[in-house]
Amino acid sequence: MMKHAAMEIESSDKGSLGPGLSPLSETLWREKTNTELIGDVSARLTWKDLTVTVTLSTAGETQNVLEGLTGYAEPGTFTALMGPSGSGKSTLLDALSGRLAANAFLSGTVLLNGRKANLSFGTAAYVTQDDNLIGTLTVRETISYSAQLRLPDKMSPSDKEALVESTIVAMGLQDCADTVIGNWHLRGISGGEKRRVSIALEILMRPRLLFLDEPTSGLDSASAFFVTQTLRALARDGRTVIASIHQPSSEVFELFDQLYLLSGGKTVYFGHASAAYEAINLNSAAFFAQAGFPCPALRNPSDHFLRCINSDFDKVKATLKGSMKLRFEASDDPLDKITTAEAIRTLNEYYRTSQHSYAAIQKVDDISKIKGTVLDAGGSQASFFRQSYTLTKRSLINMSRDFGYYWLRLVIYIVVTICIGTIYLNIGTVGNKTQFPLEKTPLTEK
Ligand SMILES: Nc1ncnc2c1ncn2[C@@H]1O[C@H](COP(=O)(O)OP(=O)(O)OP(=O)(O)O)[C@@H](O)[C@H]1O
Repeated sequence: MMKHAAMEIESSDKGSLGPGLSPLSETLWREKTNTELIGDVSARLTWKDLTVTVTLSTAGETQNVLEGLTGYAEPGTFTALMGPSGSGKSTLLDALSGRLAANAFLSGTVLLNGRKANLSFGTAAYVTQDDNLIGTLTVRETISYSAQLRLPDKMSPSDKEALVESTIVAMGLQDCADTVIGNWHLRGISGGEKRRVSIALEILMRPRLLFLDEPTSGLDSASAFFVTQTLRALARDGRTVIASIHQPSSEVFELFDQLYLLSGGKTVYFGHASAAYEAINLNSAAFFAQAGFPCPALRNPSDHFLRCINSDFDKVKATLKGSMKLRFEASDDPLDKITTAEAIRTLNEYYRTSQHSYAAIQKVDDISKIKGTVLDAGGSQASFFRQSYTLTKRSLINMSRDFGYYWLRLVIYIVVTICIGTIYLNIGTVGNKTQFPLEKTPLTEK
């Protein structure tokens, strides 16, 4: 079984359906598409002049959350969306993955493999910030039940098992595969491992495009590095990976291929992550240095970018100035001479006319011309009976293992039953016994 799993990892990129598909994934897609050869299934995503407007009240007040964004994500690359809180990272992910709220309206063009596509389950996977996992199940059981619920009935049990094992290996979860996830009374796997289980559940269906909202939030630096490294490995396997990341360490930042930097819903920078702070060849210069905000030698690049574009720093400075807690000393830092709002305006303007912006527009036009296959798994492929059986089994196992859910409830029900049952204990069979208190009332005595 493990041999089969390892084979899948090793043989990726050699599948006959196109680059990045292993024999097992191929079986999965062939079941769905029922075609002999469906060509290149890599996901090339482009967005042009993307604007998202939200309606704020019933009076029809509107606000632009994103304004005129243009960019692309290619197979084999890991694109990081960065920006201060409220800059529009999650909204951009939602807009690209077709999950915008009902009060949000999108204008502009989003193309997948050169076509307007409804990005549904299977084509693209979306990993949210929260890990919705069942605490009493082990990692292997969690992934296995998910496989039973979603994979086609026609797929043999050994193939399903191999797919589960290969997913465990791909996410580096072998060491904790038989450990429970954990809950309030059950010590389980770590936060980083939980995040990797959530990603494992999404890559089970072998999506070609993976969106992740803050996959490293709440993790310590080592766990964040491990999760990001795993995402990079998934990208290197031919997938297109786009993730919003809040405040990466310098080690994590080095793992990004492309960086999309947002502030107030506008693009501050889009291009090679390293080109933002260093010259990547003799003909180029670091973007931030050219724009007048060079990254100091000992500063983490991502901290520097966020320092430049987070307008909350203006409020902090004003508050500290007002309370006389800040002594301003002479410094060479250009950010001390202007407000962050001015720095953001300068960077927005500089990016708009930079070679990075022109290169991105050119690349979007080039990529949009490549017409690839859009794979659409269209939801679970398991039959109704298979799903019912799996859900019932999973629920029974969860109840029997969950002390709070099952055993504590059972004890409470028994206690309540005894309490209600003993109200009538030894009451006898004489009817007037129940009228005893009435006999003692003054009215009755008269
Ligand atoms: N559907 C909506 N209705 C009203 N306002 C919205 C909606 N979606 C987003 N916004 C607003 O748009 C702005 C950007 O939100 P978004 O969640 O995309 O930011 P973010 O960069 O992901 O922030 P964080 O890092 O804190 O998650 C916020 O001010 C938010 O309140």
